[in-house]
Amino acid sequence: MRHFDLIVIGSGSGNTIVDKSFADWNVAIVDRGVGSLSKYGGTCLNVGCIPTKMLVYAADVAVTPAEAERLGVDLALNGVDWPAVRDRVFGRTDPIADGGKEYRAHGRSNATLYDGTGRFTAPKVIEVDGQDGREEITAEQIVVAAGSRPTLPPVPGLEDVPYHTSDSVMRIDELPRRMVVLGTGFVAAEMAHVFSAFGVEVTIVGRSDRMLRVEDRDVSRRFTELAAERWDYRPKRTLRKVARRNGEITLSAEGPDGPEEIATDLLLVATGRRPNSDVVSAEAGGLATDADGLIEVDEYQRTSVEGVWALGDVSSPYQLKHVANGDARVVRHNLLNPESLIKTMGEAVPHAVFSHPQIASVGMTEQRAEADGVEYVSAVHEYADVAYGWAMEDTTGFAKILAHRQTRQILGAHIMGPQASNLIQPLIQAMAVGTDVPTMARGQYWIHPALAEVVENALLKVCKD
Ligand SMILES: Cc1cc2nc3c(=O)[nH]c(=O)nc-3n(C[C@H](O)[C@H](O)[C@H](O)COP(=O)(O)OP(=O)(O)OC[C@H]3O[C@@H](n4cnc5c(N)ncnc54)[C@H](O)[C@@H]3O)c2cc1C
Ligand SMILES: NC(=O)c1ccc[n+]([C@@H]2O[C@H](COP(=O)([O-])OP(=O)(O)OC[C@H]3O[C@@H](n4cnc5c(N)ncnc54)[C@H](O)[C@@H]3O)[C@@H](O)[C@H]2O)c1
Repeated sequence: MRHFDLIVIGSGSGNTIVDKSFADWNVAIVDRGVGSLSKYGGTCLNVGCIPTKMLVYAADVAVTPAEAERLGVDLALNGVDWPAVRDRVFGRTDPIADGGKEYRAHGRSNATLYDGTGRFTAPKVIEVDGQDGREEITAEQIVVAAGSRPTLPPVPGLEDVPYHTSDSVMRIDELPRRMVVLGTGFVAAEMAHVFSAFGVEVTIVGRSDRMLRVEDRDVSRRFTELAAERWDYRPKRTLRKVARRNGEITLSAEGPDGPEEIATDLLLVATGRRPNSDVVSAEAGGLATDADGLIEVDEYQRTSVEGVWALGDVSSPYQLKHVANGDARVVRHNLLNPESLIKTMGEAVPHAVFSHPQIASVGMTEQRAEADGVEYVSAVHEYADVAYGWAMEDTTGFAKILAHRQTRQILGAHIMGPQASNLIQPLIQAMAVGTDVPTMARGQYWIHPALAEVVENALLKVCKD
């Protein structure tokens, strides 16, 4: 049995750990790849953040002509060359994935690459099932960075139709005429924007009464209203059956008005992701997992087995790349500095949904503050009420800020509208370093008439409340 100083399972954020600092370590990286082409480098690069955002940017451009009319500018969308759009994206990411794999396999990396699936057979023993057969390996230190995968709802017939998930939909050969998106979360909101902007008729089938339920309720409500204007949005549906008939996919659902059938050309299942703790047989490795299948870790990213660490989607409830990268920085430091361990960063974990409009959020939602009995004040300022919002003729965007009633520390911020993912960053910083609302609002100049004035004005309202 080959013995290593360090084994890393997973080439997403796990891959970033092994750099020159480990030059005198004997390292193994085990990875089975992601997506329909089993690419190296993990979800974000191949089937997640990067390809989706490259498509979203093209989609934002494609909807510009329709939105320019309100500015008195006459533009026309003459068409979308899907193969060109798709190939721009993967022409950028595939070489990075392939180059990363080549470097680990044959380059001057100090690591041995195992191309296959790794599973614990006992604590700190891993069996790799690869193209060259099976091999057991062990190590002093093991990092489980195995990520997550799309889940499928238990709907009769689903396995028998050619459905897509985010793992496959971005590489389709041609755009369908119609698409059903099952689910109303992050993937649904982003993909519905992308494909409808490119001319696909999008129907969204959701089981709850609103889209993006995890967001602050004002954001979720307004986004849902806009979704209903733009897409065939069908909330409160229970999916009973899926079948393939005459070259179409038919969904049988139960809704507020009774049973209905929805025919489509492409079905995108976007109903969440589950951690790959089962794929690595975490239990056989003695690793404690929670009810959602997340590998349990402490604030130093240590699992229940000494010398085994976990990071990213396999152990984090956030399922976000900046969180996986943050965890990886902690694990990397702690492997190299066992005498001075550092902790994972705390509470203010932000996210953005790159739909149309964009959404960005950090900290507490209003419904969470109420449920927790927190004494808070909140204020909303509309894009339409700042000068740059007039310039854009924006009528739907807003910034909402929650602060503690006594201390005026920021508890949460929620922005919906153009550039939301950038506008929120100073609020994330304020929360991280503890700047209170009056200091943030009046302790600096705000560039006039930038869009950031929407944040300034929301802060000023919180000061007055
Ligand atoms: C469509 C989509 C869009 C997203 N957009 C964003 C975004 O805009 N911003 C954001 O912050 N996050 C986004 N995310 C989430 C983000 O991609 C993930 O949180 C992040 O990539 C997780 O990184 P990771 O290192 O934990 O896992 P991964 O990157 O998934 O890496 C895990 C690796 O381990 C491998 N593996 C798993 N099990 C085994 C095994 N047993 N043996 C060997 N190898 C194994 C996998 O094949 C994979 O290569 C998006 C996700 C999706 C699906
Ligand atoms: N911009 C980003 O940061 C970004 C973008 C995409 C994905 N992601 C990450 O990937 C994760 C997965 O995204 P997602 O949209 O698949 O999950 P999600 O958790 O955001 O949404 C899942 C949706 O599926 C629905 N659902 C779940 N089970 C169902 C069932 N049995 N029948 C019908 N509907 C069901 C839920 O009600 C919800 O609407 C996200 O949680 C997020 O962390 C992040």
